[in-house]
Amino acid sequence: MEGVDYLADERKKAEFDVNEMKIVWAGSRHNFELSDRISKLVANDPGFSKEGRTMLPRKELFKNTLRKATYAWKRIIELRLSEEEAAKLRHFVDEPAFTDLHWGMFIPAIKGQGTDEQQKKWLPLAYKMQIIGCYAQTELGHGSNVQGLETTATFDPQTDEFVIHSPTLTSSKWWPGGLGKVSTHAVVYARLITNGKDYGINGFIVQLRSLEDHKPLPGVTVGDIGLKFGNGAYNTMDNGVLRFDHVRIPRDQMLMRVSQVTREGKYVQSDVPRQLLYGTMVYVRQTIVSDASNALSRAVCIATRYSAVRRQFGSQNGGQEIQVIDYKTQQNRLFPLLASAYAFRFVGEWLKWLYTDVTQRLQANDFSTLPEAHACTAGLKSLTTTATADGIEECRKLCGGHGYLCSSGLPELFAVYVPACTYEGDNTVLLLQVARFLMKTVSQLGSGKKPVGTIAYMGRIEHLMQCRSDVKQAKDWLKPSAVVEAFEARAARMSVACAQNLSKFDNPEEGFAELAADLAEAAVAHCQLIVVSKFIEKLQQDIPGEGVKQQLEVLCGIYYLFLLHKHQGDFLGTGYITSKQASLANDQLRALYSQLRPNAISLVDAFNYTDHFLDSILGRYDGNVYPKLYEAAWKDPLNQSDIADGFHEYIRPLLKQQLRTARL
Ligand SMILES: CCCCCCCC/C=C\CCCCCCCC(=O)SCCNC(=O)CCNC(=O)[C@H](O)C(C)(C)COP(=O)(O)OP(=O)(O)OC[C@H]1O[C@@H](n2cnc3c(N)ncnc32)[C@H](O)[C@@H]1OP(=O)(O)O
Ligand SMILES: Cc1cc2nc3c(=O)[nH]c(=O)nc-3n(C[C@H](O)[C@H](O)[C@H](O)COP(=O)(O)OP(=O)(O)OC[C@H]3O[C@@H](n4cnc5c(N)ncnc54)[C@H](O)[C@@H]3O)c2cc1C
Repeated sequence: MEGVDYLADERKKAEFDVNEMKIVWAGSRHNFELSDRISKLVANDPGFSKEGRTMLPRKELFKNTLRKATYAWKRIIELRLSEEEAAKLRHFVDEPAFTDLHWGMFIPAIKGQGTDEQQKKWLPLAYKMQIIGCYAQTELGHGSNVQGLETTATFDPQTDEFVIHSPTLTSSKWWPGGLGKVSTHAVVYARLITNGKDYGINGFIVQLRSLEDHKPLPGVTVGDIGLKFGNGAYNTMDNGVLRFDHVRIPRDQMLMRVSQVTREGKYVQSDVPRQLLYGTMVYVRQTIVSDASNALSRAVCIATRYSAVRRQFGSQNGGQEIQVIDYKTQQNRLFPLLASAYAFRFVGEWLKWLYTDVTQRLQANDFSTLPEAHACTAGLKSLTTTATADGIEECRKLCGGHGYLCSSGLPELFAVYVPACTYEGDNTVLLLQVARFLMKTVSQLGSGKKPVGTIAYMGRIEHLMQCRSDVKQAKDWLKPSAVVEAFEARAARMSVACAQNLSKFDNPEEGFAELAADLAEAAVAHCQLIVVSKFIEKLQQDIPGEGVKQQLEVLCGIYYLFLLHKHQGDFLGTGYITSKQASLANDQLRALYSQLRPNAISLVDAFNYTDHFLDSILGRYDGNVYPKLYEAAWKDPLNQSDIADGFHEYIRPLLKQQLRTARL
């Protein structure tokens, strides 16, 4: 029945003010109003319909994405949307497209690595989309190892130009989004060679296609790299391959904020650190962390609503069966994911602050916090995307068989999301960057250099190496100080153990390679500490709304106690807790699940997702799942006729043959 809210009883159980929680989730009233307005605008516009997109063949799918992206741009202009509103609109259109890379990487690369003059020349063109750009770094042979890239940019002093060239097959650019079929320009990362010397990787703005007829320019070979994982999913994006055959560009198209080449061909290094060349990656990693909570909350919203609708077993005297959300096993799989969505939301907010802070400092030539910003963005990108990708898959399983249907929205969400574990830095490679930072911090502990920021706890290393948990009963695990110390002691001890093992090697690089798996685990422990601490810090703020803070406290408890339970081996092995204390933590965790249960539906309502954005029959706001699943099945092209295409060629002869054999 239309108009009936099958989840109304669940909604009545809420012990907090959902509207206030919506604001906490959005980050501010302004953000809430913005998201609410733009998501509804997109949902109510048939131009952004998602109907049937997983059924489209690649060429049609891609053309449909071009149509949507262009239509989105038209609406942005017509409605005179601000940059912030336009970004929200693209987000709610919810389809990966070349515009992500244009706005998300091409423009930030020019902003971060271009001189004022270069920005003045290129940004207005890019802002009006008179040129479309992408970020061409990764090659067929190298992605993680940026210093191993092979494309060359050789300065020719005779003509005042760079010659961009792909010397080998493996130097072909491979993966850049938006490159395959759309971009007119790219920021290309290539080895800078002048006066016969190789100065390493630098960024160059290179035009790839004619602005008139879109044909590749002479010397440029460009195309799409082929079908990717999933149906629909990331195949709306034209990830591309690109080769250069001695393509010439003017000298002033080298991005010159970090280093310059003069008219005479002299290489000049600015007094900013070379690592700023990697600045776009730092920026995008930070946005990926913010985005993780969007993807995870979406999957959790679907799985939570469906778990309240779905019933299995336990009916007595013909009564109703049990809602699967009431099974403790279901709660133990689902509620930590709900808690993680909130945890990632808050750590994402904090990381945005950290990124803004480091950007302001860089502008004032203060580079002191750059290593920490790199470690935090790399580590949290790794932690949140791994947990989110795994979490989406878990949500699919939590929905049983129906979760496997595309109409649940979960297969598509997973297929679109899972490359986040690889792009913008493979998650293991990024953890090893955090580990390097940790080992450096530990090695400098005796030097008098005081660790600050997220690593400040290392300053209390003596205490953290010998302290013991004082938890005596389950509810002691609700004390923030007990929890923070547990996570600090575990992270510090794991780092110190790695450092001690490393010191046994004569060659530190050899040691680092040998101990890489332990180092990655120490990095995870450090990153989990950051997420836990930021959640706890958030709760120390004034949070209005009836019951809102209490619910967040429950979620925070579930987040850290679940981690403590999952990584019990670390906490026990480093000797901070006893097995009795571990078991008390688990008791407390179970108690928190019971507290969360009546609020579960309202906690996912607080994400304020439209049914259009969720695009999931199982996650419908009204819980009207079965009739809609039934209806959707009949829309499948296979059901357009009772007799399948191919019946006469394949099934009928088979049946006939069986008849003959039966007669024999
Ligand atoms: C697009 C956004 C849209 C917005 C929408 C929002 C929602 C988002 C959702 C969906 C959009 C997604 C769309 C897809 C986008 C995908 C795009 C791409 O994939 S672009 C390619 C990325 N490629 C990598 O990430 C390579 C990974 N590799 C590296 O970064 C480096 O090679 C690394 C770090 C692994 C090694 O760097 P080394 O070779 O220079 O080696 P070492 O010696 O370790 O580093 C030297 C020093 O530099 C520091 N360092 C390294 N990286 C740094 C950095 N980024 N910043 C600051 N310092 C750094 C290190 O800490 C070290 O410092 P000390 O010398 O120890 O003090
Ligand atoms: C959907 C998608 C979109 C992308 N978009 C872009 C884009 O717009 N622009 C762009 O330039 N690139 C893009 N990329 C490329 C992406 O950034 C790289 O794929 C990524 O950086 C990983 O590099 P790789 O492919 O070389 O992996 P590899 O480094 O080859 O990884 C293979 C395995 O080796 C392991 N490994 C590698 N090095 C080490 C090490 N030092 N220690 C331990 N283990 C190691 C990894 O953990 C992994 O398990 C995109 C990729 C994808 C999937």
